[in-house]
Amino acid sequence: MSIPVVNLADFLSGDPQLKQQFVQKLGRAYEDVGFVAVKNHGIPDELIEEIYSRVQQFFSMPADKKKKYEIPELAGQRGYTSFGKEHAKGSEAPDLKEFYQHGQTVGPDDPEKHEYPDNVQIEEIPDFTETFNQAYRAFEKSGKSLLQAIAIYLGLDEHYFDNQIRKGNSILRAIHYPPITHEPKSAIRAEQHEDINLITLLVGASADGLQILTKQGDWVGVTSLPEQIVVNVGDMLQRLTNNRLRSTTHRVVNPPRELWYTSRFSIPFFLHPKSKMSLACLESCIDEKHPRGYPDTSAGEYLDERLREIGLKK
Ligand SMILES: O=C(O)CCC(=O)C(=O)O
Ligand SMILES: [Fe+2]
Repeated sequence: MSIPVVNLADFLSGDPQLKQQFVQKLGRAYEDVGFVAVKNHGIPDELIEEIYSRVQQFFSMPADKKKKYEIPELAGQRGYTSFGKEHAKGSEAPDLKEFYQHGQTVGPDDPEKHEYPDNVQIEEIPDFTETFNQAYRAFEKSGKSLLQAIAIYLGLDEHYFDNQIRKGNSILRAIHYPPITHEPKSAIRAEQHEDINLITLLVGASADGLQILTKQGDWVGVTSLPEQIVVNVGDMLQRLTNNRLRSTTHRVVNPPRELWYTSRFSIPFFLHPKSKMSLACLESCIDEKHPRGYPDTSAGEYLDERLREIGLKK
C-alpha cells in the first residue's frame, strides 16, 4: 500500500498556502493511517549512505566483539542489544533482530547531563560515533519541523513542541535482522507493536517487510521510494492527543523462503521529548464525544513502564 506522501519542502517554503496544505495533509493522514512518506525530508543522502555502511560494518563483527558493547544496566538504551532480547509488548517470542542504540549528547557541564548516559564508542569503526551524532542532529531537525506542522494542525502554537524536544531523550536505533537459517517457531523479525515515542522517522529499510494494520484489520505492506522517509505517530503523541492522532500497529514480517539468506537493516529515529514533558491529554482533544482516555503521566514515567513491558528494563 502506498501511504500518503507529503513534501516537507512545502512546509518550509515560506508560502503560507503551501504550508497550510502540508499541515492539513499530514494531520489528516495521521488521523487516518498514522503513517506518511516524507520527501525532501532534509536528511542528506550521503549521511544516510555513511550511516548504513558503518551499521553494516558493526553488525558484521563477530558476536563476542559486539557483546563488549552490551550494557544491560542501561536497558538497551545505549550500545548493543543482542539477538533474542527484545520482544513486543504482550508477545513471548523475542524478535529476530539485534540492534544498536545511540542517544542524546549534551556538554559535560550541562545541567541535564545526568539524564543522558554516554554513548558507546565503537573502537573498531572509525567515525562511528561522529556519524551517529550527525544523523541524530539531522533527524532532530526534520522531526522538529514535522512536530511544528502537527502543532498547527492541533490548534496549538507552532512552537509548542520545540522546547519539549530540545535536548530531548530521542533514540537513534540501527537494527539488523539476520538471515533466517531454519524455520522460526513463531517469531517474526519484529512482532506487531506500536512505537512508544512521539513520532518515528525511518530511513529506507534495506528490504521489504514492514506492514501496517489498517482500520479494517488487514495487514498491508508499506512502500516508499528510496528518496522518502517513513514517519509515523507513536503512543506518546496518540496519548497526548487523546487518540485523535493514531499510533498505528505495525510489524516486520519474515521474507519468503528464497530470501531467507538475506539480512535486513533499518534505522528508525524514535523522537522522544524530555522526560519531564507532561503527556496529559490536550484539553483541545477532549470533548463529550471524546472523554479523557488516559490518566496524566510524564514522558519519563511512561517510557519506564514501556521498557519493562518489552523486556529491556528489569
Ligand atoms: O525495521 C523496520 O522497518 C521497522 C522497525 C520498527 O518498527 C521498530 O523498531 O519500532
Ligand atoms: Fe516500530
